[in-house]
Amino acid sequence: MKQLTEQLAQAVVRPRQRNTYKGSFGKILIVGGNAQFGGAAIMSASAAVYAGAGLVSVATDPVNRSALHARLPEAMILDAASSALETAIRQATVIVVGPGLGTDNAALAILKRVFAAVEQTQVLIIDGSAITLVAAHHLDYPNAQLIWTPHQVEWQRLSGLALPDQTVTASQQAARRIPGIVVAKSSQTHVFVGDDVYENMAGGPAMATGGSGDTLTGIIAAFAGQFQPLKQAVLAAVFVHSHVADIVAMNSYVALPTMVIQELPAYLKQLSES
Ligand SMILES: NC(=O)C1=CN([C@@H]2O[C@H](COP(=O)(O)OP(=O)(O)OC[C@H]3O[C@@H](n4cnc5c(N)ncnc54)[C@H](O)[C@@H]3O)[C@@H](O)[C@H]2O)[C@@H](O)CC1
Ligand SMILES: Nc1ncnc2c1ncn2[C@@H]1O[C@H](COP(=O)(O)OP(=O)(O)O)[C@@H](O)[C@H]1O
Ligand SMILES: [Mg+2]
Repeated sequence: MKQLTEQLAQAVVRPRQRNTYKGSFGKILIVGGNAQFGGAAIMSASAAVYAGAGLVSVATDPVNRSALHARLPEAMILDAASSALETAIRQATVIVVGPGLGTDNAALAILKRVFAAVEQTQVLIIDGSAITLVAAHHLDYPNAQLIWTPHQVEWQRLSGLALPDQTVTASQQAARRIPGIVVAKSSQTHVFVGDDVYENMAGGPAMATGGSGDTLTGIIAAFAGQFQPLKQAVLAAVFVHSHVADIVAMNSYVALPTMVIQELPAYLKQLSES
């Protein structure tokens, strides 16, 4: 088993080239945020913007429009239930589906449309409600560059492994049956990628607050849009998320997602120049 380290993240997050523009750093689409969980989509989108994504759009329930624009004017918005969803998917390089999506029939319909429209070359991060829906409805895995970000209960639903049975060996075997990269989140997150297992020692209980995982999806999306290869981008994102939370936690009892997001640009600057 390998460890996620700051050196690994340093090798990924490099200074920006001069001859670039917003299209050079990824077009991210976040699909999530129903009427109840709009905050999840806003945190995911905010994390993507603050982690350097070139362009970020959010396909969500229109009830979230004012809140999203007020919190994050950098992001664009569309109605996830409208036909604009397919157009936005076509234009994206990286798609996140699931944060705050919910698990009702409307959410299932949106998820199926995402799975039908996504293309093999695109990166698709499947999180939260989307993982629960895939497991509950036995959906076929879409043909794309997949990244799964289950917490332990979502991993139980997806892998069939009860929490006490989620040993590294058992989870690795289960992850082998699922295409793509599996980020199995917990107080000690493991990333399963091919035959390799990476352990994340960064992070701590200050992160145990709603929205921490939503924030991770945005950082992974931003890194996938900016850095290659995909595997290194995901590993660096997982480390950076937890390490920035550790920095916040030095002076704060809780590492609120919005605090972690706020700290991202300064830490990435430091990382890129070290
Ligand atoms: N502000 C917001 O809008 C937020 C929206 N959220 C969204 O809410 C939806 C449901 O998310 P939930 O995570 O509640 O999922 P679930 O509805 O799958 O709930 C998981 C349940 O398992 C329990 N549990 C036990 N051990 C756990 C562990 N190790 N890790 C996580 N849960 C554990 C939790 O307390 C919870 O009751 C997702 O779409 C998510 O993105 C959450 O991220 C919270 C914040
Ligand atoms: N005690 C802890 N130690 C380290 N990391 C934690 C701890 N509790 C939560 N986390 C991290 O916080 C995130 C929680 O994700 P998740 O449960 O999906 O949150 P949400 O859905 O509310 O956004 C994961 O990245 C997890 O590793
Ligand atoms: Mg979550």
